Amino acid sequence: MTLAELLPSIGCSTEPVLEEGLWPDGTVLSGSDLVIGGVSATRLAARFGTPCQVLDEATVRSRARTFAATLPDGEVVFAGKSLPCPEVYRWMAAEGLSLDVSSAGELALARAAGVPGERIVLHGNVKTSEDLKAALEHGVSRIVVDSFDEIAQLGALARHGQQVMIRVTPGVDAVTHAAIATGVEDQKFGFSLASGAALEAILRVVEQPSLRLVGLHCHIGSQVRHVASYEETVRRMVGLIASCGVRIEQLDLGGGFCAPYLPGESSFDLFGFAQRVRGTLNYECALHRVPVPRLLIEPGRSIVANAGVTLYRVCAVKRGVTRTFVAVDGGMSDNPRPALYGAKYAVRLIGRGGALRPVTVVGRHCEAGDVLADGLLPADVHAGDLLAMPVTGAYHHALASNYNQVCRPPVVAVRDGFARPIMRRETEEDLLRRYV
Ligand SMILES: Cc1ncc(COP(=O)(O)O)c(C=O)c1O
Ligand SMILES: N[C@@H](CCCC[NH3+])C(=O)O
Repeated sequence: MTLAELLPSIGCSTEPVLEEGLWPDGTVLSGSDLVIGGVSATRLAARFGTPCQVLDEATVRSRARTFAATLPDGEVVFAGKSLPCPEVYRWMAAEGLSLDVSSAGELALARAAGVPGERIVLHGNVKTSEDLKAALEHGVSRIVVDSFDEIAQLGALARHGQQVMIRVTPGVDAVTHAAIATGVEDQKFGFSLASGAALEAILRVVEQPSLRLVGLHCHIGSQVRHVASYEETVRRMVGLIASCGVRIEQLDLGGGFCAPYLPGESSFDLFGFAQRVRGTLNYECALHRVPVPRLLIEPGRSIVANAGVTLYRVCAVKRGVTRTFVAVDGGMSDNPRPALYGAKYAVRLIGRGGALRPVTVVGRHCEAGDVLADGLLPADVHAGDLLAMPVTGAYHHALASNYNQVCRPPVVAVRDGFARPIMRRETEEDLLRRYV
């Protein structure tokens, strides 16, 4: 039996079927073309070139709305780092979400988008004096302090009453990649709960006349699958609230809600999160006899990841000893996630069906580790073919680089059959502008 004959029996149909849950809402196959937001992927590639990061506006907005509706008495803060783009920030604001930024640069995008300071939260384990000054100047409503040095510096810079939250490291292992597990002890983020540093930070902020402590913040990591990790976090954070003896009005649980990247992976159980975390919060607060704080969450990936699709053009096909390499016109400069976190992606060829064969999709960069995905493509895949890779809306544009002086792709928003760039393609002029 050949591999092609075996594929259907291991769940890899040769029929053109769209993998469930990975693609933007409403994405359909039209013959062998893919239609995203009512726009043909073949036409998008012809009009905007490749690589091209396509973003479905309706999916982004609908996920933002779902978060807001699931936490009606809380505050949903979009993690701006996951897709830094003024137009996306405008969509979020229009859907009633606040915004978190982690540098003066992200704040500049927020200002360009017209997001008012009272809807912005500033993060970062390092905030330079420029970051802090920009935040104070724009009236950023909450600054999440992350070190004793920063408390002193902000205390000296701030005018009376600057609202502050304290980032706490709760000691919760969120069971994710080590590079994005930020709730565990002995790392650069936050004040450790177990060591007593978090309690000390609360007292230091309270001592600063120019600062007003409004909340505690934590963020246990990214691509977190289990609601139980958040429940455990709530238990620990309420324990801290009870022991500090200071009124805490807001409890920010950060983001981290997972997105499915491969067929068969499930989405985060947002409804279960809302029920169970709210229940745990109420229970723990009653147990410790403290007022229930307002809940904040900061989703990034779970709102934008599945709204994004990257289109690549095949430039070469090469048979290795054990693998077939399909080399495309992008790579780790538009998607370093496989190299950074061993992230896995699905891939599909647009424009043709046929019996599928395992291939390794690689990029154009000078590293053997520049691998985008292991997937299944028609056996006759060749130069000139168009590929689509789903789940590229979060931390792709954000992490893109100019490695090998490759120009970064555009972000093209699609909606109701129309397409428009919300971030244009980088040009060689852009590249040359900074050299002296
Ligand atoms: C403080 C903070 N909040 C929110 C997020 C958003 O995380 P995610 O995109 O996984 O939802 C991050 C990134 O991990 C973060 O560092
Ligand atoms: N950059 C990471 C997520 C980091 C989250 C930010 N704290 C990723 O692509 O998965």
